[in-house]
Amino acid sequence: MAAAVDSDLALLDVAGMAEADRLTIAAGTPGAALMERAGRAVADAVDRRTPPGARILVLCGPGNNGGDGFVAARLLARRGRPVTLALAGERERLSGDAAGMAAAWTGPIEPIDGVRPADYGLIVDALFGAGLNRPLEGAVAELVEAVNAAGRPVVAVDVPSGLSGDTGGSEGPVIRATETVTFFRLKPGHLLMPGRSLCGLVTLAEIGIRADVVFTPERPAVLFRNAPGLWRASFPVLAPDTHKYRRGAVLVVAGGLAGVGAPRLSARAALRIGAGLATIACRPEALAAHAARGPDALMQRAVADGAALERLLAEKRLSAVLVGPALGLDGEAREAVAAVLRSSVPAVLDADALTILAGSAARAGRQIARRGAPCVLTPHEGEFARLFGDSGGGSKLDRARRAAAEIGAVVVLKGADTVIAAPEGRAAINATGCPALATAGSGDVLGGMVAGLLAQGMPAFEAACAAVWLHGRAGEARGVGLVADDLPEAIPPLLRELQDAGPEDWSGAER
Ligand SMILES: NC(=O)C1=CN([C@@H]2O[C@H](COP(=O)(O)OP(=O)(O)OC[C@H]3O[C@@H](n4cnc5c(N)ncnc54)[C@H](O)[C@@H]3O)[C@@H](O)[C@H]2O)[C@H](O)CC1
Ligand SMILES: [K+]
Repeated sequence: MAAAVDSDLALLDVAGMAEADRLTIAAGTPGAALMERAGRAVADAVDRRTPPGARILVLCGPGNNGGDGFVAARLLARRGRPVTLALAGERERLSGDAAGMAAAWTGPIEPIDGVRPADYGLIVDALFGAGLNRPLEGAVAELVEAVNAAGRPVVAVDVPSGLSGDTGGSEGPVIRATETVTFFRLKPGHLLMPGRSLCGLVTLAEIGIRADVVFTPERPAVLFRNAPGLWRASFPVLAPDTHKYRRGAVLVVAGGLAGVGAPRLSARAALRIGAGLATIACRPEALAAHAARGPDALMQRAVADGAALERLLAEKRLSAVLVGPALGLDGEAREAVAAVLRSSVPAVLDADALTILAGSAARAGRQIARRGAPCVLTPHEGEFARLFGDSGGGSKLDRARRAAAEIGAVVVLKGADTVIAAPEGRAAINATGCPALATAGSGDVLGGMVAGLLAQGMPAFEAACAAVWLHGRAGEARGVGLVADDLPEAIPPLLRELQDAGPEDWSGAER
């Protein structure tokens, strides 16, 4: 599927947002008009959540984030709301559109020293946004702490002050918002942790930024929020005349007796997401244990040595292979990973396979480049660090994208904010799921889901995004107390929900 030029799922980082501003203004929209609409969106959000008569405190910073705050304060006051505006910095230091908006504010401007957030019913945080360039300190840091301690609803403008819109992290005090009103497109910091938690409800407002000018065939969107609209077009749909082989055959390369459950979880997940066949290739001594777990649709084959595995991998009908869950780390396990990397079957490398490759990402990248078939790696942070080190640091998004480019494969860097990164640069941040997914076997299920979608012909990046999104939704469906064994069975209802959703429901299905 060609990368979308634009999509309402696109994300823009701070620099991309500034460029969007600049391009829109250059195309003829005054910056003041953008600020007026931004401030209006903030005022509307405040109106929606503030009881009549409640006093509103608007905290404005020294830049355009503050400018948005001045607009919101003016509109709220005009709507009869009791508004107090406090400014961090001197009014004379304001410049550009923010100075214009401050001039249009006819009420008093309080200094931030001495303002008491607890005296108000709701606080608007218009201190800092995209221009944050160092940790908050001094009076403004104390003010942020006082706002958080007041326990009042907070509506943050663009991003909670103190939070990086690019990384979702903060190095100093940071506002905990009830709602964050942002503009045109989400930023990575709205979805990456802890930013997603600190933003509260994120409301996206159109303010007149020109998507047609910002995204072009030469400069398509590359960062996305993960949702069905991103991969719907290539999601497998059952053809009337299908048969089990057409639905794809998955091979799960397993280990010995020490790990029978994990590969079975993966294989069941592959079947539940639609693969027609799932076979477990295990060591001879584990065959009886696998057979004893049946009868179910899983097949098992004893793989006594590398040659036997090579033969399985060479079978024409095989359409995807998963190697890693409870594989083990001994010589035979290493040989199994090498055999998979030598094969030209779409592959998922997870768990022990990633540990086996630790420290040799470059060599693995060369082997992957020779495969001529898609490859997806599904590390958690520990496996990622062993394989890629800190991969140049920066945000989770930066690290995953660099790793994907380095190894030439799709990298799924798992967590509460899983990032899916493709080698050519596209990346998506996932926001489905729940803490209950942090349970033994959960990753084995995800690996099987990715393999199951690869087996049905989905391109690697879209397959990984779809599997991650569905895995999260399956976790939400099962909720607290779930065990990994519950997850494969939670997939079919989600598939039916996706199939029943019309195309229009898919564009921005927000999760
Ligand atoms: N297209 C859009 O998204 C629009 C965004 N708007 C708003 O503009 C801000 C970005 O404004 P900017 O002036 O670039 O920066 P800030 O207002 O976030 O910061 C002001 C200023 O503060 C200084 N600064 C940075 N960090 C610190 C710190 N830790 N302590 C003290 N001072 C600091 C720095 O000099 C900054 O320049 C965006 O968030 C939106 O709210 C437009 O209004 C509408 C279009
Ligand atoms: K803010």
